[in-house]
Amino acid sequence: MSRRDKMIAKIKELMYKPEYIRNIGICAHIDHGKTTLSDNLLAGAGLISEDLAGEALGMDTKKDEQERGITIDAANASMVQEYEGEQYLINLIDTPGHVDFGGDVTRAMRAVDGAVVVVCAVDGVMPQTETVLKQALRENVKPVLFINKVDRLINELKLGPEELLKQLTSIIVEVNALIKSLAPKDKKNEWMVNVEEGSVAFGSAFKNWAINIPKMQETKFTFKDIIDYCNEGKEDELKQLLPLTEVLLNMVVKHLPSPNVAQVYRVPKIWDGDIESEVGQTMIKMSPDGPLAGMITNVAVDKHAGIVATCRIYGGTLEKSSEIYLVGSHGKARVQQAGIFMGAETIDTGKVPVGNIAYLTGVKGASAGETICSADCIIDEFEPIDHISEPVVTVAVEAKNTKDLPKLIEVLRQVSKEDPTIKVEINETTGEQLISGMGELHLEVVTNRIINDKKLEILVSEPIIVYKESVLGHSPVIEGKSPNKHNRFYIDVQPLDKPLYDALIEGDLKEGRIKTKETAQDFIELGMDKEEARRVWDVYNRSMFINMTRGIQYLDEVKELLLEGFEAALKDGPLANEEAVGLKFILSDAKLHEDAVHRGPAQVLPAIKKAIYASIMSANPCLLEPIQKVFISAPLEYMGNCNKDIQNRRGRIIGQETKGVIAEMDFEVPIAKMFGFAGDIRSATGGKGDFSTEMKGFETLPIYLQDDIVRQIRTRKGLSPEPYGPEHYSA
Ligand SMILES: Nc1nc2c(ncn2[C@@H]2O[C@H](COP(=O)(O)OP(=O)(O)OP(=O)(O)O)[C@@H](O)[C@H]2O)c(=O)[nH]1
Repeated sequence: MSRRDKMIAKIKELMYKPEYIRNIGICAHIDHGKTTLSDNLLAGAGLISEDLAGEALGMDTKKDEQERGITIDAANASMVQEYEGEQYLINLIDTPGHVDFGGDVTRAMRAVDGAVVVVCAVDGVMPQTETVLKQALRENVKPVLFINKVDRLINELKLGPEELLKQLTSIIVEVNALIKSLAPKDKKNEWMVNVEEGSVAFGSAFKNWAINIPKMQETKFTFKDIIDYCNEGKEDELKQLLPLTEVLLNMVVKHLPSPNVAQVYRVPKIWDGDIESEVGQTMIKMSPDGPLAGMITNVAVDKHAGIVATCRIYGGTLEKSSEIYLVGSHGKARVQQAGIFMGAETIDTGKVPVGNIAYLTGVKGASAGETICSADCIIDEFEPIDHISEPVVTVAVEAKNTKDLPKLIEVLRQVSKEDPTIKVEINETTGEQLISGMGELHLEVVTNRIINDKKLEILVSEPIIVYKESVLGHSPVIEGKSPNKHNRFYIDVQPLDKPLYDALIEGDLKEGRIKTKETAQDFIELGMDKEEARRVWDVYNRSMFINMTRGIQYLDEVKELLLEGFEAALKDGPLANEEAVGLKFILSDAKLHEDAVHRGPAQVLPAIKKAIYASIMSANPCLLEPIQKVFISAPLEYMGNCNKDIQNRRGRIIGQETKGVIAEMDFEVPIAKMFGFAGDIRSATGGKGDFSTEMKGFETLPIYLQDDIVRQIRTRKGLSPEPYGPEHYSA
């Protein structure tokens, strides 16, 4: 039996022993070395040749990933590791670090129980380090820390033992400060990383060595010895003495939870169903014989196998040829293959029990975020996966040959399934297909893949910024009349209170129609008036619909219609047909026709929509634009050039710090002004500057620009150039 076959046999055995399983994600800021680390772990496990690790990029399986040298999709692999005489199954996911692909990280975190957070020893904690930690901790995923590129501190920066220790300690302190502020309340202390206990390792993924305190105790190696080995040109020996795979995976096995431990606190957080039910108990007790409960966290399309879904099995067993039910889309499908991932390959094991990360094929309707269960035992859905960022840039695409239009529609449907952070819409007026994504690079990758992988010739427009609509003031009470004039709704609007708005952005408050009274308490804790808090009917697009009427006959019967109308109105605001956000609507009175026939959808929907539009237009409507945080690090003499470039982009200076001869600068810049930034900053710093970006959120567009931008958007969308005033909607 080859080493690989033996490993597959072992994996099949360990799959059934949850205490010997670890599901982990590797995540970091871009370029800090996740993929090099994952590749070396794969090589250590015999999954790719050791010579190719770091070059072959076994986890970066797509051609564009290898060409660009960055990870775009999350990739998976299962491997076996021995720790203290026992063998363990490690299911690993490598995730992208670039801000544009944050959606993959969030989804990967739903599949795992632990995360190896990789931080570059030279750069330290960077913006995406904070974002990925936030994504992990929000999903109740426990972190350990690997400080990578320590070889550079020794070989390039020539640090001695004391300075080395100082630099490493400052990174650990910063990471722990983040864990303390972001971890779930009951885990804050337990989850901070600890050098003494060995939940922090240091090393070089590139040179294939790593060390932590347990390894120091075992080998009697010190940082001084490591520095000496590097200085004496014996770095290659370090990988024999301090093998990266062993140190890293031992840390994972010892400090990250097995699924049977993690599911006890993760399932109640990510699943809304009744924990005491049969399904709930199957998940908590990790029973492979109970009802199937799984969540699809990623979907890819393979030329031969069709849709290949990644699925975390939370209960029961996924079986080949079985019929499963897709809870969100209400579809049924027959599983063709069920097995595990091994980098670029999949191994069909026929069955995958609870606690593992599986792949499955044959599920045509699968999309990331979908709950799956057995067709004869339907379960409650898992919580939707919240994405921290949201689309900020759009491109219009059209098929080069009009005969390809049906194919384009099909391909776009597939693309949005593979990547739920992509939004695909059709502009009803112009017939254009619009793809919105997290940034220019994200859309470039998506459209290139349509051309190269899906073999479809398309024309792609210049990127268009996504704006949002909101209000600055408080409208008077507006009357919305139904077409038959027998139904009238009286509402007003004002900006939603900031603490509530922020909590919705952070995902601390969930959106949706309010079903239980308990939610009111969360609103009250954020400063909302008690009476209003108890009367919230719906939270949608970071806006609230509050019913403050009393004793209106038939109101409950039209409630669903009112909320449908409210949500539809916010999808396309009255100013520029962009989404409306951050609004608080109060319904203060209503008059309804006593006969149900006269208060149906055709009457109620237009009445509420008109009232919403008129109220927005009378409350000083405004546009919000997406803002990016930009961090530039460059030699001091280029600081002036950088500031000038940023100011030309309507940017703001947030902070500047000098570290030796290097200036570290923080800015905030509208995304509308970021096009071409990479090239410009390269020339502004003589090629010596580095930069990274992070999404800040949406902020009010300067008022002097608003009329022009509104006109531009409306004209592009085929609407009249000027928006209608409130009187237009009260006719
Ligand atoms: N000197 C040194 N270079 C390293 C080390 N680890 C990674 N690198 C280099 O750093 C660069 C980025 O490494 P990757 O592994 O692609 O980084 P990543 O975090 O996966 O990047 P994305 O996938 O694009 O987010 C590559 O040029 C690596 O060769 C290390 O330990 N030491």
